[in-house]
Amino acid sequence: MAQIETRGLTRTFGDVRAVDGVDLVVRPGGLTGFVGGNGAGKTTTMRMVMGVLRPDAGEVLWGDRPMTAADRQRFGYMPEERGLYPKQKVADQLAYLGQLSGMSSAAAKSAVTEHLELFSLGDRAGERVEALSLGNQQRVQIIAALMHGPTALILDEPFSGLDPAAVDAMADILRDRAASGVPVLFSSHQLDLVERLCDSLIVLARGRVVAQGTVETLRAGGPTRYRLVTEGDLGWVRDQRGIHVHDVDGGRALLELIDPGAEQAVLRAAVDRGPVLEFARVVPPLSEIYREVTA
Ligand SMILES: Nc1ncnc2c1ncn2[C@@H]1O[C@H](COP(=O)(O)OP(=O)(O)OP(=O)(O)O)[C@@H](O)[C@H]1O
Repeated sequence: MAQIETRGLTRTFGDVRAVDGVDLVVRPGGLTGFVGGNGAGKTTTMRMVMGVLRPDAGEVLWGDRPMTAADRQRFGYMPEERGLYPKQKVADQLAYLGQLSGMSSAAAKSAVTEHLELFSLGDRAGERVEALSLGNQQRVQIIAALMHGPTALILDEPFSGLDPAAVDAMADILRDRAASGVPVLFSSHQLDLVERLCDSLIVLARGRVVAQGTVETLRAGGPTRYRLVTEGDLGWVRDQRGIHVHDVDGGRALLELIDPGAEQAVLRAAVDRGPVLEFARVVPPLSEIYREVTA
């Protein structure tokens, strides 16, 4: 399966440069999270990838060539504006959408049955969309993006409005699709979820990519911290070289490394003074890395 790539993607609305020279890569075989504050340009970028919106400059590639309408027709897209017909029955609507994506009537019907079961909506097939809760309408929307066996998935906030069980079920399905070699890009404001699910991450701020890579790579660029817990008071760590003391409270301290290796000297000094109860590397949460790169 190919990768999705954008080069110099740019789009302006009036005075607002919504997307400003975005270069990104969504690799097959993994989940890529797309994060950024309100108005950062995520939806506009996804719309340009899907060809719904024309870029002012830049290009979108599928593998090593420009992406075509035929490529996009085989993608699964969940737009920000959820476009279901409220009065139509769930299964009828999905079957119709499946046919719009190129499936035969019979294939669409059987995919609808299979996916409604997968999303625990098997008993709602004959109901009108408007009779479903918002979370269940969201599941129907997701099924519409997944049911035709897409070659790539572009999902705008697929997890919003889902309860924790539905989030887990949805995450399993997306991981499954990614593992089969499909590139998956999804936007989300739920950083804890992105941290838990994603292989890679693209962070957008004011229309620009401010960080991109695996969660581990982004973390490696962040501060290196250690937690030290001792029986005795840790007031003395403030005098140690090569570290910055973030926080110290009695026998507990959070230290940030300035000079590589300085933590070993701190540990030795601590052992010399009495029992060390804990000495551990502290990995900063994604939310902190996010705050740093978007500041
Ligand atoms: N059709 C449009 N007309 C005018 N301005 C637009 C249009 N679409 C987007 N914008 C502007 O472009 C900028 C980026 O918006 P976009 O919806 O892409 O951000 P986003 O990252 O998806 O935000 P959110 O997380 O709030 O959904 C915003 O300033 C927005 O107001």
